Amino acid sequence: MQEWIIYKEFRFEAAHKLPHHEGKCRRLHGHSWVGRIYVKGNELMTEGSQQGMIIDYGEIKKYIEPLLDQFLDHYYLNETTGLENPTSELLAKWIYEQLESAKLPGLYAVEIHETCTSGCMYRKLD
Ligand SMILES: Nc1nc2c(c(=O)[nH]1)N=C([C@H](O)[C@H](O)COP(=O)(O)OP(=O)(O)OP(=O)(O)O)CN2
Ligand SMILES: [Zn+2]
Repeated sequence: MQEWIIYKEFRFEAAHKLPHHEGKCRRLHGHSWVGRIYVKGNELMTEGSQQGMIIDYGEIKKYIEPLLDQFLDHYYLNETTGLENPTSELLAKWIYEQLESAKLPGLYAVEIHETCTSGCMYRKLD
């Protein structure tokens, strides 16, 4: 057996607050978020424009762009995602489920970095 795991990175600016947090994060604040979509595959394409690939990075980008445009980039995440408490954990799960609903082939995990030093990865176990 063999497998490849590839990723496509995305970035967005957004505001949020964590209303249950005891510290500064309960206040409205913003981050330059960095995320990664991980896609897994056991075989590479053998013909066509994606020969030698799991999936073209550009194809993965097509799945995240509508989410960036409609919910993530320059938005207030508590409002646009419907998450009352948009922690990194819940936001990573929210993005994963959106990509899953859009049927991104081979979706493996979503990673979100809230700051340079903090982030999380979400994936579903088999
Ligand atoms: N498990 C989680 N913990 C925290 C989350 C979260 O989503 N999941 N979020 C926050 C805050 O939103 C905060 O913006 C980020 O926290 P933190 O990394 O503590 O930010 P700092 O700028 O203080 O980072 P330092 O590198 O320590 O200066 C809090 N916790
Ligand atoms: Zn924050």
